[in-house]
Amino acid sequence: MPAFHNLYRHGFVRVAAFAPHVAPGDPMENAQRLIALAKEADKSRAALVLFPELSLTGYALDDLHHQALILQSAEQAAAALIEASRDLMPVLVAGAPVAVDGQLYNCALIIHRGRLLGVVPKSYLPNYREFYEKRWFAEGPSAIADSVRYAGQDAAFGTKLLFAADDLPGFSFMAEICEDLWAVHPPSLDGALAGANIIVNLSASNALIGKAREREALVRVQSQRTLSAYIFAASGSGESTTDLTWDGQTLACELGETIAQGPRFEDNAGLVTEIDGERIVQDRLRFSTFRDGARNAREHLTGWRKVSFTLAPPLDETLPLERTIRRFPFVPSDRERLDEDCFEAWSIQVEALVQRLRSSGISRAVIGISGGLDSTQALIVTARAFDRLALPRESILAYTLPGFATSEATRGQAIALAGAMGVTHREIDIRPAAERMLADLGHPYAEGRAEYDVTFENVQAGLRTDYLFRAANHEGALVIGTGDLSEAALGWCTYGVGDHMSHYNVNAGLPKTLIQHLIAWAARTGRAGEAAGPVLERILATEISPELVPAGENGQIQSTQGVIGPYPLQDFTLHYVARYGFGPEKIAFLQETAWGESSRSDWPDHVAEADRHHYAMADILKWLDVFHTRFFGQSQFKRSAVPNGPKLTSAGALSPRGDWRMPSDMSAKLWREAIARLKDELGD
Ligand SMILES: Nc1ncnc2c1ncn2[C@@H]1O[C@H](COP(=O)(O)OP(=O)(O)OC[C@H]2O[C@@H]([n+]3cccc(C(=O)O)c3)[C@H](O)[C@@H]2O)[C@@H](O)[C@H]1O
Ligand SMILES: Nc1ncnc2c1ncn2[C@@H]1O[C@H](COP(=O)(O)OP(=O)(O)OP(=O)(O)O)[C@@H](O)[C@H]1O
Ligand SMILES: NC(=O)CC[C@H](N)C(=O)O
Repeated sequence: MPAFHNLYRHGFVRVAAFAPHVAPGDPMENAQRLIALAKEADKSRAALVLFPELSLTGYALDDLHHQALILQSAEQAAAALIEASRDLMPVLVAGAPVAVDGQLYNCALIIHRGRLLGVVPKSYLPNYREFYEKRWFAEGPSAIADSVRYAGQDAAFGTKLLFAADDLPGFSFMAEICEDLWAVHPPSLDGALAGANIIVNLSASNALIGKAREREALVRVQSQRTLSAYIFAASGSGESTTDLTWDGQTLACELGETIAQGPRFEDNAGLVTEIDGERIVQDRLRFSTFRDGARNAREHLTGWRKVSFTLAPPLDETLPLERTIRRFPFVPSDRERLDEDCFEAWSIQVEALVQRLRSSGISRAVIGISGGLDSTQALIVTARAFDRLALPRESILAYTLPGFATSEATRGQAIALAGAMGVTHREIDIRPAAERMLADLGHPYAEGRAEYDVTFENVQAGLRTDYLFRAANHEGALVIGTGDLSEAALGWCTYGVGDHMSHYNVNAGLPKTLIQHLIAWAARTGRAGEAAGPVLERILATEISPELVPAGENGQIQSTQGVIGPYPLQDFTLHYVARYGFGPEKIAFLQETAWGESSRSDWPDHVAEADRHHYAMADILKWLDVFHTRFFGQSQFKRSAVPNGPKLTSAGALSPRGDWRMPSDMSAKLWREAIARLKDELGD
């Protein structure tokens, strides 16, 4: 069995990209420099090492590309590189000029364990402004030959070559060369459709003001468009500065996100990171127009050939990820991005409710406010929607509905909030009705026994909902829902006659880990009105609790996260289950990387010191089990009957009409067994 803490077991592929210091016109010397870097990458157990365009000769040689001695020496240097690769694990991708049938091509050499797997010529030769490549090279697609003898080996030759490891699913790649990416129809568009999950680009892109940004934009967008990982390495120091300069930019982007960048303007700089091959495979499964793309590009996709190789990664070694896995997939670490996301989320929620109020012709709203996070956010959104429609805020009827465990603190917060926001506050004590219902049911509580079971809880949640709906009838109003995405995932709500139901749920798509930031943002930016600031601060500082059960003798209140798990972990799991379909084993590995005891100490500054927790594997597995049991085995019947509400994040809204369809009578057996096996394996 491969080691659990080994990235290759979990669908990752470690890749390296370097910009070696170039010796122009000295291929043998360059080969030695490439070999030294390849050995470094081998030590870090990389599966792929990328070098820049014409990295064996140097790019800026001008007419010297046609000098016989340079071409011969390049071939000898390639042979030396191939020989050196015998003892190395990674596939090496280096650039060299290769003559085929009397034409010279600007090529990528794909080398693995002493074999030249293939030679890929550049398709698009820049011949404008500072570039003169057509003076020396022929265009790849014009070649007739489909194989080449080079550096003492017979190898596949052509622009339509796909390289795939036969022992590592997800590790398949194709190569394109610098300008190919700038072309209107880059070869990687077809390469991705033909099956390449990773695209490598050998580049010699000269440095100009703004060029690094331009390259990053191209690489990032191409990784998004092709649903792939895109690795880029541009020539760096040592290249001739006769008229141009070289910065050695290295980049790795995956599905539209930059995951690593090497330093620029340094000798032999580069990057080492990991590509999540499984995430790419999963995203392509879901994105049906990716398949349609293959249909429509049929004529471009004929003639692609697959070259297989065996990587044999060291599965028994401990190989943790170098790549950063975000602790909060729904919450950007960067403050500016977080503010942007808060603005987006809030605007979407407001827009959604405005449309519903407009279309229904209803101009009053009813909302139960507990002084907790969810109902606060829903009230802020409702108030803004009313402002937009020029409806008076007094038409929002905010009810406090104290029950058996409602604390004076949260009730006070709710009342203060209603006052600060200028909405109408009303209160109905639900206890007499709840006592009556419990007595009618013959519940032990009615006889004075402290039995706080689910009936005791749901009687209160149900009566609140009953009152809110009847108030809505009575007042001609719409009941605003408050339940969030994380609660829907876990089934943490009272079904039907309970907080599960409303006329329109503005929070349906909102993960719990984002809500506190939204409220803080609203307070900071005055979105909730100046007067609301202090009470919002108090609400943010209150522990999350449904307050359905009275405090114990020790004064301890019912803690939501003590029952269903810490929301940061459960939101993390939700993101990877709903968006990418990952199994518990992969999620446990990711979670340990992000949240484990030995995980990195860098925290986004928006996470308070007191909230900077680490979790041991035993806790991770415990809460994974709770999540999977509830998500797959218990709560879909609740999700399959949720009210309307807007989708907010790409992980979905879990609405059965939208992003999440599954049977309501499923068993969580498969997932729980996988978690049990992990517990055995990891010694818990
Ligand atoms: N697959 C299925 N299809 C159809 N019905 C199914 C079902 N599985 C169970 N059921 C039925 O559903 C009922 C159980 O569901 P339900 O009545 O909802 O009750 P249940 O899920 O057992 O309890 C609600 C939980 O949510 C918590 N809660 C409630 C309210 C607010 C908050 C909060 O913090 O926001 C938390 C509360 O503390 C409690 O633990 C049972 O009567 C069962 O027979
Ligand atoms: N005391 C209360 N008064 C009025 N409404 C309440 C009260 N308690 C609960 N509710 C309503 O029921 C919903 C679910 O409440 P609960 O407090 O159980 O959990 P929650 O999901 O954490 O919500 P919140 O963060 O708003 O408290 C609340 O959002 C609110 O609309
Ligand atoms: N070597 C190349 O193909 C360079 C062209 C590329 N468009 C650049 O601007 O850098």
